[in-house]
Order: sequence, then structure tokens, then C-alpha cells
Amino acid sequence: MSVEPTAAQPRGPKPPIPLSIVTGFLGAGKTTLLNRILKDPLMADTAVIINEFGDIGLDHLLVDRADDGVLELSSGCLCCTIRGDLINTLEDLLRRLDNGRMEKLARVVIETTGLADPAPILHTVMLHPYLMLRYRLDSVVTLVDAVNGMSTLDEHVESVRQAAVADRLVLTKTDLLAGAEGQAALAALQARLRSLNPGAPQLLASQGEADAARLFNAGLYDPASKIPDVARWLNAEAYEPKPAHGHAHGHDHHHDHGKGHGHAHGHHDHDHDHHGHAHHGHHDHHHHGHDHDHGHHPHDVNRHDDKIRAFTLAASRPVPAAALEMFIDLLRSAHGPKLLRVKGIIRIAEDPERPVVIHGVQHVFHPPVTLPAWPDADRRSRLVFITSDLPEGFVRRLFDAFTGALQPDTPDAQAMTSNPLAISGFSPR
Ligand SMILES: Nc1nc2c(ncn2[C@@H]2O[C@H](COP(=O)(O)OP(=O)(O)OP(=O)(O)O)[C@@H](O)[C@H]2O)c(=O)[nH]1
Repeated sequence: MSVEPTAAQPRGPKPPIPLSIVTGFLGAGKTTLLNRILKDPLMADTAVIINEFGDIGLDHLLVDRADDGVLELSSGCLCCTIRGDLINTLEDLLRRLDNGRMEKLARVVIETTGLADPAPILHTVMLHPYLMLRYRLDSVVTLVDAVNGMSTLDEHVESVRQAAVADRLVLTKTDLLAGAEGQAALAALQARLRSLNPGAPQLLASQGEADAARLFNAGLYDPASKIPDVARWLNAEAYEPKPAHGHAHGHDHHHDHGKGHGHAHGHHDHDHDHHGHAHHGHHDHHHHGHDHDHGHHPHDVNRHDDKIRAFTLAASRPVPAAALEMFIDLLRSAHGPKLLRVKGIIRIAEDPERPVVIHGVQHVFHPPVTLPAWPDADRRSRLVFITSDLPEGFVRRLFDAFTGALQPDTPDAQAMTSNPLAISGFSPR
């Protein structure tokens, strides 16, 4: 009955097919994991698109292997050389579904090569007007090899980005970490991943945590009820420092525009002076006098991590629709490559009871979705950001300027709203 008006078709809309990306560095265990979870009944009618170097053509595989739902893209990296093929494959799946050659298509999973940046794959779908109607982005699942993860993160910026954009992080090969030393190494890796991406749950594959139910169905809509589950999707609480005394911290301590919390480093329980954004560079001249070396901090040279910021913004004051549009436009046009992931729910001034959900991956934003009502009692606008080389303070000030948190007569606010591209007063701090 309550169908989305926009999706109306003569025979009723076909619900969009959830699409997930499984990524992770070379040898992280992607194929192993997929082979395992594809046996789960929850994964029935899933098409897996695997990009592998090989000598078998796509068409051949489509014909021969469609029955087991596995399609392989041959020749080259999915994210760059055969993006056209990805579109073709996704379209072909829809054709098969629509003309009955394939009975059901419940889900699509794309396994990327180890070096891939998942963003262009997301863009491929987000920017395609037809694919975007028929598929919906569910989750980015990033696998991290617990044995080699630290050094991979140190050496390859791709792996840092893969971890930062994930909705779910899976740690593989933890079974190979033995003894206290192994546990300490795991704890250090987990802390590092939490700092890069506080919102993504970390699942331990060898303990059976990385099952289909936990890896997928991470999108905005609850798969069973089809009702948006914003709190779960945003997971903004995970970005906030944990209260030391552990009592429920509800929503009563929020600040009007979210200042004061939200950058992701509250989980560091060790010795960094990491307030503000001061922890660039290397921590190899540690504070003296701290002898609580956890034995798992040999990787202080987090060159890549230092650029990544994870933080939340919140605002009680409703945001004029035009201001939101300008804020997003400016961010994505001027700083698109630095926005690894942005998710948010916004209270719009013109229609405050129907929040707008935004979702961006770099310069590409999904068209905003208007929800019929607020999902819970928290009516604040909330945004979560994962950025690279774009400081929290800069984004916060921009947001404040556009959403009216500054005095309207300050020069900054005037400069921002009258000519938002001339933001000399807003240089990154
Ligand atoms: N001990 C252990 N070995 C694992 C685990 N997961 C994967 N492996 C092994 O790690 C190796 C690489 O796993 P794959 O699943 O091929 O990794 P991949 O990410 O698909 O690799 P590429 O496609 O080459 O990037 C294989 O030998 C797996 O058996 C795990 O949780 N524990």
C-alpha cells in the first residue's frame, strides 16, 4: 500500500536490489569469506560479481554460470579498466530478472581487487540514473588481515581508505595470532581501525562473527520492514568519546551545533595528546614518563591515518533547504576528493517534521531522501564525516556558517552566504 510515489510503475515498483561491495587488501580473505557466507540461506539469490584476471570472457560466464549466481568479470581491475563492464553486468542482471531468465535477484555483491578504491564503484551506481533506481547501496565491507593489517595500513594508502569508507570491517586470520603478543597486536589493530572508522562494527571472521546478517543489510532501510533505520545506519554515537563513568548519555548533553565531541579519537586510551588536530606526523618522540607502553604501538608512523578524520556534527536549529544545498555543493565541488564518506539526517527549516537523509561518497551525493517522519525523539540534524586531509574544524565552521550558527552579521557569515566560493576566511586549520 504505502509505496514510494516516485517509484510508481504500472505493476507496482520493484524494490531496489541491495548492492554491497566486499573489498580488502590482496590476500585479505575476500574469496574465502564469500565462499563461506554464500552458503548461508540469507544469501540465496545473490549474484556475486568478481573481477579477476582471467582468460574467460564475461558472456561465457554469464551463460554458463548464471545458475549458481556467480558472474566473473575478466581482464583487469573492476574499478578502473572495466567500469563499463560493471554497468553492463549490472544492467544484464536486471534484464535477466525482468524477462524471467533469472527468477530472483535478492542481492548483488561486488568483490573488488585488493588495490581498488571502492569509491569509483559506488559512483558507478550512484551516478547511473537507471541503475540507481533499481539498486540501492547496502554496505561496503572491508576485510583486514589481522596478521599483516598493520603493515599494510602503514604501507598502502589504499588500504587506509578501504578501511575508512567501510560500513563493516572484518578482521580475518585472527586465528593465527597466538598468545598475549597476538592479542596485543589484535587490540592495536582494532584501536587503529576504530580511530580511522569509529562507526563501522568490527567483526572477527574466525569467531564466526562475519555472517551474512551482520555484513549486509547495513543500508538505510531495514530489509524486513522497509522502514528507514537511521540510527543504525548513521551510528553517530560511535563517534563520540565514551563517557568515562559509563552512564547513559542520551541526548541531553548535546551542543547546539555539536561542538566539543565527535572526532574519533576518543578511543585512544593511550598517551597521545590528540585533542584538536594536532596529531599529525609521527609520534616517535613520545611523552616521557609514560611507561604504560602497551607493547602494541610500534606503528606510530601512521602517515596515512593522520590525514583521515572521522567526526560528527549536530545542530538543533533547522537548516534552510537552500543552505543545506549550498553547504553540500560547496563541500563536494571544492573538496570532493577529501570527503571519503558523508552520511546525515537533516532537519529542514521548511519542513522540520520530515527529515532529509543525505549520503555522499567523495563528490557524488545520492539524491536526498525525505523521510515521512523522524525515526525517534532526537530531532537534531546529525552528520557523520570521514574525511581525508580535510580538518574537522573547517567542515564545522562551514556548516555553522551555512546553518546560521554564527551571528548573522559577522563578516564570515556574510562572506559565506553572499559568495560561498570565496572562503578566504575559512582556510583549513
Ligand atoms: N588462517 C586463516 N587463513 C585465512 C583466513 N581467511 C583467508 N585465509 C587464507 O588466506 C589466503 C588468501 O585468502 P583469499 O580468500 O584468497 O583472499 P582474497 O582477499 O580473496 O585474495 P585476492 O583475491 O588475491 O586479493 C588463503 O590461503 C586463505 O585460505 C582466516 O580467517 N584464517
